[in-house]
Amino acid sequence: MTGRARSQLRVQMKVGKMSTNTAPFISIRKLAKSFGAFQALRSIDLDIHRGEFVCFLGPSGCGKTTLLRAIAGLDPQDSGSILMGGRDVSRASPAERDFGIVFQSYALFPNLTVADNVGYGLVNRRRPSAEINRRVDELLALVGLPEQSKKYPIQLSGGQQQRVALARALATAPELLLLDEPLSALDAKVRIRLRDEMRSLQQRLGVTTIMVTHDQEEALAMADRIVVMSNGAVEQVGTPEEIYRHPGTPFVADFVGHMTFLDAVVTGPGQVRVGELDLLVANAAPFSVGTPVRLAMRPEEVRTRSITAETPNRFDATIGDLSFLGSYCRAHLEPTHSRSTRIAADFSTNAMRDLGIQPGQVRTVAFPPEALHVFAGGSR
Ligand SMILES: Nc1ncnc2c1ncn2[C@@H]1O[C@H](COP(=O)(O)OP(=O)(O)OP(=O)(O)O)[C@@H](O)[C@H]1O
Repeated sequence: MTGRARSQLRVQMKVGKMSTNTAPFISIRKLAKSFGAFQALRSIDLDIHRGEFVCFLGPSGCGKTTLLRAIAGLDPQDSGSILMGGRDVSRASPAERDFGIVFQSYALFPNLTVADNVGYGLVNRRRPSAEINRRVDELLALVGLPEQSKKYPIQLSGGQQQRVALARALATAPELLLLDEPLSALDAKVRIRLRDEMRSLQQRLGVTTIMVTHDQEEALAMADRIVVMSNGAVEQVGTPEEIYRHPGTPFVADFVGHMTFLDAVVTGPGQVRVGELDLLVANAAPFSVGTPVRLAMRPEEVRTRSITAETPNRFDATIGDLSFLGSYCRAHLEPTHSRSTRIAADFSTNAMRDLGIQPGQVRTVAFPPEALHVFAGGSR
């Protein structure tokens, strides 16, 4: 992630606002799918609420697209059920499900004009031509391409083609919008602009949306809720803030954002030891004394300012190598009492300048107890 993107990310991370009190719009239960002997989806349970923007996030091959395609009916599951608007669509064909879809590759009809591409679904539904023309104009204005209706896809940029694909997917006013990596073929700047536009369009229309992405920054910036997947299973479902600040598993902690992991052992209530370092932790409740655990912390949580004799979890560390990453620098700290331990720490450009941070310096740093995550499974 670039420095700029990272700071924007902090501002843009969405806090989910959808009500979970009402019946879910989509209800998935025990969904499983195999390709031969390979199990691509393992008993997926998931509820999606009306108007939500949900991202399926995970590494390549974890089953995101397979789940999306099962929801669309394009590649049905082997077992399990899907309810959509209270209707069991588990065995319904794609045509019997009400969705629009946008793929990674623009998949526009090359021989049709922009207007004809957008109006395609309405022509299929035999809508009157005056209505189609009106709707196409409306949609092209909505996606910011009011002047492009007579062009052919080849005459458009990648970002414009994806806008047309979005307009086409929305033409029949579907209740569900499915987006399969819609931005990943675009260059970085266009991707960021289009993701903001897509998100605000989705909010204006209120259309329930599921987007597949392997880009955590995209998911954090766009989603009301993120479904983190790994190995055909759901690891965690939560708002971007929950996923980032309270990762439920080491996998999520590692996959979303950057984490340093350290082996530790529980030494008391809210207390762990890493090497010779005793640390207070706010969230070690489930673990009894003597349990080996894995301690995780984000680089931006390492404190270097306003450290006093009362500051908990302070220790001296040598600043190891520094990487310049635009608006911040990532350093590797080696605690004086445990030279073999390396802890990533991020310093803003301001902190670098104000504190005069240089490689080789010994500095007092601190870990806020509430910023330390404790997971089962340390190695000692
Ligand atoms: N038609 C198929 N035949 C055989 N294996 C398949 C088929 N489709 C998907 N798979 C396998 O199922 C697994 C999940 O694939 P899927 O496309 O859902 O992953 P993904 O999370 O969307 O990954 P990516 O981000 O790379 O698209 C992969 O290991 C893939 O090789």
